[in-house]
Amino acid sequence: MIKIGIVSGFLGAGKTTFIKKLLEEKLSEEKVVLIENEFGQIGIDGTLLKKSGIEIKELNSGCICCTLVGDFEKTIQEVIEGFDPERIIIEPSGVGKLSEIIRACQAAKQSEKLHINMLITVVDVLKLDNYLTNFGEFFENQIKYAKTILLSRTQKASPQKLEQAISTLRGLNGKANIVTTPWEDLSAEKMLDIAQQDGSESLESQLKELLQQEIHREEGCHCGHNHEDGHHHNCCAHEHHHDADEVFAVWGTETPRIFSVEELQRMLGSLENGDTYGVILRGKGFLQVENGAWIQFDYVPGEIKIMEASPDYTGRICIIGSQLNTSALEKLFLGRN
Ligand SMILES: Nc1nc2c(ncn2[C@@H]2O[C@H](COP(=O)(O)OP(=O)(O)OP(=O)(O)O)[C@@H](O)[C@H]2O)c(=O)[nH]1
Repeated sequence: MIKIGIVSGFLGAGKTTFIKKLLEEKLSEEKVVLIENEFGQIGIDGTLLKKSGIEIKELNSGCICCTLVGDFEKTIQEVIEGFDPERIIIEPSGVGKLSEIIRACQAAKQSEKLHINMLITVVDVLKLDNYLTNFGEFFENQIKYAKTILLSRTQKASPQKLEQAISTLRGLNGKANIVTTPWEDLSAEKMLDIAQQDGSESLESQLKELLQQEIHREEGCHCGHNHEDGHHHNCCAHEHHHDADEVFAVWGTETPRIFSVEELQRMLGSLENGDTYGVILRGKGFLQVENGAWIQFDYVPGEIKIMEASPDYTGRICIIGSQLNTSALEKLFLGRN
């Protein structure tokens, strides 16, 4: 059996950071393949994780739970046939629905060789309420289907905020382990111990348990179908619900432009201005700065990180949000109208 670990979580929650920790501290001894799915067309996370030396399959420019579902199933099959790994780790895009990804794993050929032994959702404790209110359709699904909820940014949260978040999460998922300890205090081994489930169950029976029980609790399901065949969501989710690309958009560019770090700070700082740019949820990229140096940047609302990086083939920027004003973004970063 090949172990499957799905690490989901909303945009910028900390999925890549967590996977890096697992790969660096613990999984380097195993034969692991990572399937990376980014909503943006410019893959950034793959570049960050390539340094770990493991096999990475990138699926970009869409979501493996909706637009790229066929590609995803094919990739799983190729990975099984081509690499015969001990473990596959899947990082869905931040706007993927966890239930749909589980379903797609089952739909892959040779799925009888797979068992999902980790269903993790990384939740940014500071943005939980905001994202549930504004993007609940995607985010709730990730929380409900998780077996382990890994809180990020707990260092920055007050005890009250943390307690409030746990009670909100418990309301949505009564069973999952909720990990509240800051990650730097936990070894990857410990985190795996917490997250890994017994592998004796087949994927099919795992799915039955997960999907069947939850299905009719989800509001808005009036399809009247018998869901015992495990094919509930394809009939209902797309009837009443949205695909990610109906709600979220990406603006991305490749650019040789040389930025100054101060200028970039100012540009990223201005992304909070929703009236001008739309609701910006995530920004990332690699850019050349003065003196031949390169930086990598990470933007999540309220947090800008600019770090030194190694030179790349060209500069890349990726911005994800809702109701994006792409011409304003182009003007901001490239000085064009
Ligand atoms: N302070 C703090 N920062 C964190 C934590 N987790 C993640 N970050 C930062 O949040 C930013 C986004 O982290 P990623 O790991 O790239 O998030 P992701 O979930 O992979 O994001 P997407 O690629 O948008 O899906 C990075 O700058 C991280 O350093 C945390 O627990 N504490």
